[in-house]
Amino acid sequence: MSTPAAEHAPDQAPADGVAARARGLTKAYGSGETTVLALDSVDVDIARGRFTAVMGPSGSGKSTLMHCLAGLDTVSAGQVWLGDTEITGLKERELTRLRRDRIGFMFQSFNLIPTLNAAENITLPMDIAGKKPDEKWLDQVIDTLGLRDRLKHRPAELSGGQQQRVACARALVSRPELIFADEPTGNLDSRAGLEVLAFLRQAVDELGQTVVMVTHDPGAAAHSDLVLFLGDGRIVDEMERPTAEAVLERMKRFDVIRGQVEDTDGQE
Ligand SMILES: Nc1ncnc2c1ncn2[C@@H]1O[C@H](COP(=O)(O)OP(=O)(O)OP(=O)(O)O)[C@@H](O)[C@H]1O
Repeated sequence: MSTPAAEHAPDQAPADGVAARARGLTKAYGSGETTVLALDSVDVDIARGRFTAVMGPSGSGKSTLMHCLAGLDTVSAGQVWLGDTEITGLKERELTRLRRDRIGFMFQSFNLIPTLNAAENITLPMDIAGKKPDEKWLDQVIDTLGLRDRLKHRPAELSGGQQQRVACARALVSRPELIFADEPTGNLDSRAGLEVLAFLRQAVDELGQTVVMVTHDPGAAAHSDLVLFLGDGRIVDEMERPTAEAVLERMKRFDVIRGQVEDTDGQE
């Protein structure tokens, strides 16, 4: 849920129900005349235990928002919190630890290690952190994702959908406060994509996880509880309990605005 930019206060650490918060989040790339304002004073609260989708035209700032919320990118101005930890201002080492311990990631290109089997890929982040996974939770994640009979397979021996399920299990295994999924269905056929979305939905509903997903696909966004629409680096709209049709209609309005701008440009 976004709030008007005018409400900035210097310090607004979030309450319990908020997994991540940004206030006045601004990100500029480049300098001088070539500056691109990728995020323009964004205020956003990501509700805990919910599935939030981020949509918007190409270049509207979706990935930048996700990267800044996840501490993968520095901000130009504003504040970001993960839970009650303000991450803006943390040193790279602290950010690395925070990402490792408190955030799960899923990417379009699964990012699995080809020489490790599914089970090893799932527990890799915890192994690197020198931590033992909670066996009961690990079992639950593996069963929820239907990976029990695939654990000894290497990524090349798995379908795209199965590989993304392994990536999903890897993101879930440490019970992160937040899972960021960047186009998780982008490389999958529609059936495998639907399967992965259903698992993300289950992770929220049955395992109590919090998921933020960037997507271009209105059908994918329809699996979320709330869609945030970005336009030119600002949150311009949001939609609760989205349907694919309603999201598609909303996205078409960006095209109309863009068309009008192009028409005006053409008249000059
Ligand atoms: N490293 C960078 N250097 C310069 N400009 C950048 C960089 N990363 C992003 N941008 C610019 O910032 C703006 C927002 O980019 P971003 O990738 O966040 O958009 P997006 O909505 O995720 O786009 P897409 O849907 O195409 O992935 C764009 O104008 C982009 O060109």
